[in-house]
Amino acid sequence: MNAPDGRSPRLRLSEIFASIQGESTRVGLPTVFVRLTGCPLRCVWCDTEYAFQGGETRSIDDIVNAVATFGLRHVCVTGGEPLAQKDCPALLRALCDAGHAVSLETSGALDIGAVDARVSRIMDLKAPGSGEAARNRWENLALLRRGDEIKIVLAGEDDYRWACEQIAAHDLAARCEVLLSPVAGQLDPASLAEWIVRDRLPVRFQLQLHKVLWADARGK
Ligand SMILES: C[S@@+](CC[C@H](N)C(=O)[O-])C[C@H]1O[C@@H](n2cnc3c(N)ncnc32)[C@H](O)[C@@H]1O
Ligand SMILES: Nc1nc2[nH]cc(C(=O)O)c2c(=O)[nH]1
Ligand code: SF4
Ligand SMILES: [Mg+2]
Repeated sequence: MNAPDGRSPRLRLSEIFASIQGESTRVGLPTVFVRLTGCPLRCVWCDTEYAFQGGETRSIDDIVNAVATFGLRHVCVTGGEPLAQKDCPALLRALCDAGHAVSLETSGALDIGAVDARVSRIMDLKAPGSGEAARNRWENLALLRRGDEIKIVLAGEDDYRWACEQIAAHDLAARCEVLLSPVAGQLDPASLAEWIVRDRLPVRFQLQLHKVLWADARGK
């Protein structure tokens, strides 16, 4: 497959593996993960720093063929920050064309507008405790559709209060599903669950299921 300028699109790939989807409303579904290399953000609690560099350069056809060998319908493109690579939208389109149900994990710092409408965009809003809240691209909110999801990962009670403010100020729950997740090992999940019920917050509580199953193992 060639880009309009005749270039063969290539991406820097960190890893491809099959696992159980541990995040988003697709949690529990057997899924192929395509993890792209590189990220312009540095969330202080990032659990995937190994994907900031390294990996190998692969064509879109190579990646689609590698995904096909797993024989699974669901594919999740993540990173690193996948949208930091200019050929990511072409990869997402190719995976949809190959018949996959595709989701994208993205930081919310980059424009989500070029992503194929068949893709479910799981978009973080970075809370202050991440150290990267200034990077939130608020214009993205207007682009969200019903099948997309907003995720806010919380390091503590201050982040929870910030999330409540954003949900109210931007009417987030009316736009799409909103997921609140604790930073693993940092915010007690039971506390977050209690706050959500106490405040009747119109969100979905989420824990990273893969960490319950496999702790911090790589490629899981
Ligand atoms: C590793 S990121 C890759 C995609 C993209 N860069 C982003 O931040 O959404 C995938 C998801 O893992 C979440 N995440 C990373 N480290 C985490 C941690 N320590 N605890 C909970 N969630 C975490 C991120 O907030 C994001 O929703
Ligand atoms: N099992 C599993 N599910 C995931 N969902 C999103 C992930 C990510 O790193 O973006 C992830 C991951 O790394 N592993
Ligand atoms: S944007 Fe995503 S990959 Fe980048 S540092 Fe933050 S959590 Fe990690
Ligand atoms: Mg992960």
